[in-house]
Amino acid sequence: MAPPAIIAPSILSADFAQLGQDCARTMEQGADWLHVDIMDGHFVPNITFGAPVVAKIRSHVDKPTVAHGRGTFDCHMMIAEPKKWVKEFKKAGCDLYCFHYEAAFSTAAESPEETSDKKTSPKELIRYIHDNGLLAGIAIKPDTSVDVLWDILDATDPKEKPDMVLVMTVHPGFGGQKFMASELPKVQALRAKYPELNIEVDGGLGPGTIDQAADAGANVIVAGSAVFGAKDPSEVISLLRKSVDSRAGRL
Ligand SMILES: O=C(CO)[C@@H](O)[C@H](O)COP(=O)(O)O
Ligand SMILES: [Fe+2]
Repeated sequence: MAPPAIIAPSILSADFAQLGQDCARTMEQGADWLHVDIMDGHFVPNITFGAPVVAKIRSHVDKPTVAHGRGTFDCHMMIAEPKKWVKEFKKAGCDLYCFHYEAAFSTAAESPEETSDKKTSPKELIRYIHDNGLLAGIAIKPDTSVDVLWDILDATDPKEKPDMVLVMTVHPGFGGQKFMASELPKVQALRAKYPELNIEVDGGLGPGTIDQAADAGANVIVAGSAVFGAKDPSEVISLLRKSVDSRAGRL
């Protein structure tokens, strides 16, 4: 059976002038995780915020007591040099560090102050994230084939295996975009091969699109504008959860 639904509102749609309060409120409204979009203006054409802001909002939301538990900070790293920022985000209170496959062959430098001629690789990066006490996620953009993931998911060393795969259902960079159903065959292929894997979908998810994503086998649901823009966010969170859990035979 697929793992249970995890609803992760994207705080990109929160009010940045009162981020702490908005994050605490969305947790009270029934969210499981917080999806924290980090954009650097290089990997994507937009900039959000960095580790100091994550550290501030962490103080408004209880740390999870178990891996993947309530309050997990799911940091979606839309950045060009993911290895450089692992330690900073761990210190800030990130729990799950989800980097993009497309950025995973960048520098092996381990801090923003360091430079290195060496390159890293997705498996090395996953090992490094685990060694730093974080869960590791790997994300793919719409233009990236799901086939790049098989070798990584079949890693023989558990330290090199990701804890979650994120299939983007919009081109990363902005909230409020139209859901791309064309990405769902990737989710189907992943679910068919890995019944227990946490498969996250991100972009354009809401009451009108959740059933398609749930049918395909996604269980970690990111929703920004659909939750933060709703009259009744609790109702939307519970609708998203029911759609996933009923398809997985949990209801
Ligand atoms: O990573 C991203 C965008 O790049 C997302 O997390 C969006 O922020 C989701 O927003 P909605 O499409 O749900 O409004
Ligand atoms: Fe995201």
